[in-house]
Amino acid sequence: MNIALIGLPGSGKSTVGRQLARRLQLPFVDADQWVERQLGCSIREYFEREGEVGFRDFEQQALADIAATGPAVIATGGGAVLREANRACLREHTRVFYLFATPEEVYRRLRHDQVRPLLQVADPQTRLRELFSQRDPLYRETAHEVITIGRPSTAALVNTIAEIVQRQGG
Ligand SMILES: Nc1ncnc2c1ncn2[C@@H]1O[C@H](COP(=O)(O)OP(=O)(O)O)[C@@H](O)[C@H]1O
Ligand SMILES: O=C(O)C1=C[C@@H](OP(=O)(O)O)[C@@H](O)[C@H](O)C1
Ligand SMILES: [Mg+2]
Repeated sequence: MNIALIGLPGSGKSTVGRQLARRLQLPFVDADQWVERQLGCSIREYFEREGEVGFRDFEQQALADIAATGPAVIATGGGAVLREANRACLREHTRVFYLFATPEEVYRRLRHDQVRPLLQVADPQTRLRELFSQRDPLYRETAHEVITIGRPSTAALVNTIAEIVQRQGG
């Protein structure tokens, strides 16, 4: 079974995904790393040179390719739900977990971030609030399960998700 994690930047998709894969003894695939291998440079550099639309095309192809090669635990990029094609692909080919975090929670983690192109602005907290308003409905529409992160450790989140997967026969 493919398992995909979706949610805001900083919600822990990459961190929780890696440990969840270990726990479930599945390969771990980070869609952003997959895209960076295709691009031959960092996502931030690519955004600066070519803009967001080009990145989204690579991301869409990557998600289709990754979903077709599972089973795996897949950490998506925070904007993966923006395209209808990606939402359909994720829902059809993966069990989707939304790591629900508020913009305030992720801002605490990402306030010094220099990697994520969308957060390299004067006021990243406002940017995160905007991303949340636009995307929370899309995350909910795409998810099979919503996991409210609150303050639990990565290990506690891994336990919660692994129990749901195992209960559902994964
Ligand atoms: N459960 C957690 N508790 C505390 N910090 C976390 C947790 N999960 C992730 N982090 C931290 O938050 C930051 C963003 O995590 P990351 O996994 O890169 O998020 P995403 O892939 O969703 O953007 C990292 O510095 C990571 O160490
Ligand atoms: O929110 C977004 O649109 C993006 C989030 C990033 O992934 P994380 O959610 O892992 O930070 C990465 O895909 C890219 O910078 C765009
Ligand atoms: Mg990530």
